Order: sequence, then structure tokens, then C-alpha cells
Amino acid sequence: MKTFEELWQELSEKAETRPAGSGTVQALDAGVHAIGKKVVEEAAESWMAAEHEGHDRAAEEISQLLYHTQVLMLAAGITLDDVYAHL
Ligand SMILES: N=c1c2ncn([C@@H]3O[C@H](COP(=O)(O)OP(=O)(O)OP(=O)(O)O)[C@@H](O)[C@H]3O)c2ncn1[C@@H]1O[C@H](COP(=O)(O)O)[C@@H](O)[C@H]1O
Repeated sequence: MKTFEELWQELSEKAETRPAGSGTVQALDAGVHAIGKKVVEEAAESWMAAEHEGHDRAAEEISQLLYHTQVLMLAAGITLDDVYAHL
């Protein structure tokens, strides 16, 4: 188990060191447009899971939405503080 900030730290390091076999590195190389489509897909799956598939499936889909959102932030050069400034 990890927190949002711990995942951010891990993904930031992967973006920097670009380890072989990292799905995050692969996603970053695909670019903002491709990552944005994943965010939309996971948002829709989160909605469907929350409405129809129960607590555990919704939590799983929302975790994927958070992951892809962080990848989009990295691809766009947006930091946690940039986002937190608007909360
Ligand atoms: N938390 C996640 C995470 N959540 C979602 N995903 C990705 O999102 C996909 C889920 O999307 P889908 O539901 O569409 O599943 P899918 O259809 O099988 O996937 P695709 O065919 O769309 O690729 C997974 O296959 C992963 O590629 C994640 N990939 C990585 N992480 C974590 O990110 C960290 C770095 O991962 P790597 O960069 O791969 O080392 C690790 O801690 C991982 O646990």
C-alpha cells in the first residue's frame, strides 16, 4: 500500500531515471495526448464502478485514475504544489 505522495515520489524518480520495463516511462514517451485519453478512460471506469460494481471495484478504478492523473501531471510538467495551490 502507498499514499498519493509516495506514488508521486516513485513516479517522479522513474521519469528521471527511466528504468527499463517501466510502464510509466512508456506512458510518458507516448505523450500528453495518449495519457489524457487514459485519464478520461479511467474516469469513466471509476464512475461506472462506483455506480454499478461496488466498493472494491470503485476503489481499484479510482486508484488507476489517480495513477494516470499523476502521469499526466509529470508529462505536462505540473507539480503537486501547482495543483495544491488550487485546492
Ligand atoms: N499504480 C499503478 C497503476 N495503476 C494503473 N496502472 C496502469 O494502468 C493500466 C490499467 O489500465 P486498464 O484498466 O485499462 O487495464 P488494461 O486494459 O490491462 O491496460 P492497457 O491495455 O490500457 O495498458 C495498468 O495495466 C497499468 O499499466 C498503473 N501502473 C503502475 N502503477 C504503479 O506505478 C508505479 C510505477 O510503475 P512502473 O512505471 O510500471 O514501474 C508502481 O508502483 C506501480 O504499482
